[in-house]
Amino acid sequence: MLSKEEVTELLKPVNDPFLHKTLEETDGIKSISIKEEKKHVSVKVAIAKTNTAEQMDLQQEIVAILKKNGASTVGIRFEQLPDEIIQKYQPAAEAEQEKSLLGVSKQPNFIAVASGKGGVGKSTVTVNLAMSLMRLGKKVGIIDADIYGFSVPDMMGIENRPQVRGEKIIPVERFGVQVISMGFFVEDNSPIIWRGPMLGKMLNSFFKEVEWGDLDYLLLDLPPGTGDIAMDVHELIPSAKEVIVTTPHPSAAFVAARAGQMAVKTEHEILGVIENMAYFESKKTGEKEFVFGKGGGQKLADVLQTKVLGELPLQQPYEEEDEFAPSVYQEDHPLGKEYHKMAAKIVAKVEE
Ligand SMILES: Nc1ncnc2c1ncn2[C@@H]1O[C@H](COP(=O)(O)OP(=O)(O)OP(=O)(O)O)[C@@H](O)[C@H]1O
Repeated sequence: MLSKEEVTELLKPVNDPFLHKTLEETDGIKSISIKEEKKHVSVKVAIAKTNTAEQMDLQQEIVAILKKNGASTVGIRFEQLPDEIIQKYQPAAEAEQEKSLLGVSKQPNFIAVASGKGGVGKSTVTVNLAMSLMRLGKKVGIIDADIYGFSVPDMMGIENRPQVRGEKIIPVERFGVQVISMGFFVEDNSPIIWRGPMLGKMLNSFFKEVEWGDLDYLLLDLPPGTGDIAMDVHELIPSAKEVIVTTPHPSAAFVAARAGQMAVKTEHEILGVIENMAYFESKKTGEKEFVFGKGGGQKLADVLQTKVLGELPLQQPYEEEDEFAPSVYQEDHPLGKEYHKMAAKIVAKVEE
């Protein structure tokens, strides 16, 4: 059976997931007790941040190490490291994270596209803003993180899958935009039961394991609502800015306001509101019909103290025969032009 000294030796090289220093360096092994007859080891470990997905990973790591070396059962308690230790290592860890988020030194501008509820056109907006930014000469990537339906590949008419080079995944390029989607990695888009920590993990791998190259903009298509993923995004990329999509119906705007308030709470800058399906324009008379109500976008912008970036009418893109992409508006399509204006506003705001 393991002795206390042996347990200490086994745990010393384990890393604090936030400080990227070993438990030996952070003095993170707080206590060890052993019940010989039951082969039970219990340890108390201090880390920089408790109750996180990283803590769960660390827990599994420690349990695995101790069981491999003879423990039958393992009990772990976590506590927070004292402030002075965190402060000693934190700046270096943060710099490291900033640099390594995408494995490149120059960070892109992160733009998260959020909505209060599903079906308002968030993915459509993500795809078309990406296209317009690309047409403005920017290098653009998309992370399709809408785990309730990975729609970006279908919307852009992507049929191939990412290649793997060494340890890295190469995003799929379509119309000059780099795309990565969980949809690439699941069978026929079958539903998956997601737990909060898994979402964060997925995002993390999309940053760390994908070879993005140099990007000017990386757009994230978030799941609708205000859930864990907004917090994960904040945690991973405090500098991310947000675009909120709503339909003009006041109730939709009300729900979207909650998503927006989450952005405010997590200190994400809101670039503006996009009102989608704002109206239907009759081809014959040119008359506008406000099928889904009116004013929701402006109301939402007022609540969030931001601006309406644009209003998009109801209209499907036309289909190109040889390059079918069901949701991509061409540059000369009236909505393509609208997206162009919105993208230009975003660039002006972000790069000012
Ligand atoms: N302006 C528009 N005119 C016509 N159809 C649109 C418009 N915007 C989006 N749609 C259509 O509405 C449907 C929902 O759009 P989309 O998937 O982008 O919404 P979403 O908010 O991302 O939904 P979810 O969160 O469920 O993925 C799609 O079929 C899309 O083609």
